[in-house]
Amino acid sequence: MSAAAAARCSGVVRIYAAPEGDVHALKGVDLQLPAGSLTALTGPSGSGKTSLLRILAAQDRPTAGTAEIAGTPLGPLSRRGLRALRRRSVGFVLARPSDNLQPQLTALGHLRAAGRMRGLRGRPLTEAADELLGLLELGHRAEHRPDQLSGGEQQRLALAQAVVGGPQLLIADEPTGELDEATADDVLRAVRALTARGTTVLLATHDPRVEQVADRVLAMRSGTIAGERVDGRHVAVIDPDGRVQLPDDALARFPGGRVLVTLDERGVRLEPPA
Ligand SMILES: Nc1ncnc2c1ncn2[C@@H]1O[C@H](COP(=O)(O)OP(=O)(O)OP(=O)(O)O)[C@@H](O)[C@H]1O
Repeated sequence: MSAAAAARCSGVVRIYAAPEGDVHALKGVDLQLPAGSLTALTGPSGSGKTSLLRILAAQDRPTAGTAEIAGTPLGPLSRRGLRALRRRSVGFVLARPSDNLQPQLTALGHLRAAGRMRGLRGRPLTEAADELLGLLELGHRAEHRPDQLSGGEQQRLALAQAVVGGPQLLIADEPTGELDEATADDVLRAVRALTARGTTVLLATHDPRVEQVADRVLAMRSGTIAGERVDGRHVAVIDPDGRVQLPDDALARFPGGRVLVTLDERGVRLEPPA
């Protein structure tokens, strides 16, 4: 793994066995997450976002291909090894704030429990919890329980809990999906505060606000990364077999499923055949 990548995968395939037959959820995904970056994963329902997040969060292993987190390949790990890697190196946040938190614990209690689970004790634990409460603008809420916090505060607490005590990789599935606009902005500011201190973040999202603040937006379609938005421009991905997935509006120009390909000195032109 390159020193700058917090996680990466190569040729990742995930096939689920289902009663109606195998489901090919991921069909060869290559991805690197540079340290301290914010990557947004978009795509229609069923395109494979959650399947990919689960692998990069060490919750699942690829059927084929390789995935590494913090330099550790997932393939050879036992269930126990996977759990230890997850605990040490990955924080995970779900869409619904209440799914991330425990009703009986205060904000500080959440951070102390999560930090202890990752081996922190005493003063380092107190300092880590205080630092995150301050960074995510929750200092005044330290003694509040989830039912005394707004949805945005709960989700910011979930982010703090996910990274306290070590994880440098934060994976979140639709973290703003249940929030209103203003609150979602607060949560995105918190995500940015974490990347600024070195946390690497991968978010699955349908939220255009997330796409605007992300360093990179990857579009999934049918189990592959079909495209990437760079500086507001759509960059299609060529897979190892030379296949390119066109964006939907480009695809609509070829209703017959055939395309005339012309190469010239300026590049490659695609036109409907006459
Ligand atoms: N445990 C499973 N068993 C069988 N099929 C599964 C399983 N998990 C996911 N799938 C199937 O794999 C495909 C990809 O699912 P996945 O949840 O990764 O997509 P997604 O892009 O996250 O969708 P959504 O936006 O709806 O969450 C879908 O066809 C889904 O039905």
